[in-house]
Amino acid sequence: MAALLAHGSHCFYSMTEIYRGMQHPCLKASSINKASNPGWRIARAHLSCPLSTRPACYAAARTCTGRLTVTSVVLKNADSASYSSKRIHQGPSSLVATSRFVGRRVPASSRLVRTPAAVPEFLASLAVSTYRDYYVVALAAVGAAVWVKIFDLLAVKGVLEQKLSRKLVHTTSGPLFLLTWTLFSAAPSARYLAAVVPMLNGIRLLAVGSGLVRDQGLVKSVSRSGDRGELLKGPLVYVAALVAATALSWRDNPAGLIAVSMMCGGDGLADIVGRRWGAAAKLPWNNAKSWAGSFAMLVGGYGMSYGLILLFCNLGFFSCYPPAALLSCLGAIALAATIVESLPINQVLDDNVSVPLVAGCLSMLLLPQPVEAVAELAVAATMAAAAAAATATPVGLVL
Ligand SMILES: C/C(=C\COP(=O)(O)O)CCC[C@H](C)CCC[C@H](C)CCCC(C)C
Ligand SMILES: Nc1ccn([C@@H]2O[C@H](COP(=O)(O)OP(=O)(O)O)[C@@H](O)[C@H]2O)c(=O)n1
Repeated sequence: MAALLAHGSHCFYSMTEIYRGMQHPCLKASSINKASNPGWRIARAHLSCPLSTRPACYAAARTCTGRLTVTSVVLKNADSASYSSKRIHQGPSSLVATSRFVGRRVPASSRLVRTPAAVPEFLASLAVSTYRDYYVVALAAVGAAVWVKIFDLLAVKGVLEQKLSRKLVHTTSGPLFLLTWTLFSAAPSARYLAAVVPMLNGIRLLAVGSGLVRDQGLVKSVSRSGDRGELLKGPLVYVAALVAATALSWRDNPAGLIAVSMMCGGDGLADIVGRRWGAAAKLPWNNAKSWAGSFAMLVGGYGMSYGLILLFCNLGFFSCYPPAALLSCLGAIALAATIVESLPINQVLDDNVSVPLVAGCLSMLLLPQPVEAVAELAVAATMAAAAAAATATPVGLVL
């Protein structure tokens, strides 16, 4: 997983997973110098990049160009989960496209600073564990069951009206699931492991909805009328949409984030707001829906999409789009999804299909694929690197 944070005039590019052979191109030549670090291997490294904009930094770090400086390297002791960090203060190192960190042994005198023990170390050991993705699947699956149970209890105890409880499950489960995507590794199989979570929930809905398994709590928290058969309709389609968004889009582009945000933050909020404040002004073309509900759909879907895209691009999963382009494209997508949701077609096509489908397809059409965005950025970074390389002295790092 890579994360790029801009701080002042520098960008700090931090990455994990390099221990798994997923090494960053800048570091792949380096191997820990056995003489000074016997038994240790790289767990993660932090690079400082003096370019002023995040996208240029991102492209520079991805293409190993520009003046990247290694600011710290965390070594993992091969025979234990313990971590120590070794801070390496290099002068600005000029890296041209084909070069890698070459040549400087870490001074034997540099002190291994033991990071504080307890939770951070435990989490860090999970982050580099071979079984990390399986841990995340287990966490999300348990989280889903607990989350639904919480709303069931709130409805049973009368804290929340049953319809509101159900819609809050609808509105929140999807984005919470998307947030678990950030915990998965960069392994190609991660997206398919992530899809197991909604699949498990789909199997649960099928088992309870068909009567194979009895679970009144689930029936009450996700059905409108308490009829278990309802679980085989909207809720089942909802988790199927999550499976599709995970497998087809994942963290490669914002389409999956937008599709789920429109289904959850949009359609979920439309119901909550529309039931509460929509009675006075119904839609001319659909008397079952209201202007208030549709406005909530537009705003809720737009806001959730924008927030998630900002989070994911700042975590480095895909390039951050120019704000003006992102805001205008999102506006068009949210408007289209809102119009589709307002149509009286629910009996023909569940809006847990029509809304994410329209939003996802429009996202793929309107938002330039991140790889194109990176190509533009890489050109900018290479030009910056050419200027930087002219002045920098080749310095490198071998660990
Ligand atoms: C009530 C739901 C859909 C109904 O849609 P509609 O008919 O009103 O249009 C939502 C059903 C949610 C499902 C039972 C649980 C989904 C959990 C999700 C896959 C994972 C969440 C993980 C997170 C950590 C909470
Ligand atoms: N655009 C909308 C959407 C829903 N609503 C309200 O929310 C209720 C449920 O909406 P819906 O039939 O789309 O429910 P789901 O199919 O999303 O569960 C409607 O009967 C309206 O009272 C609204 O007023 N305006």
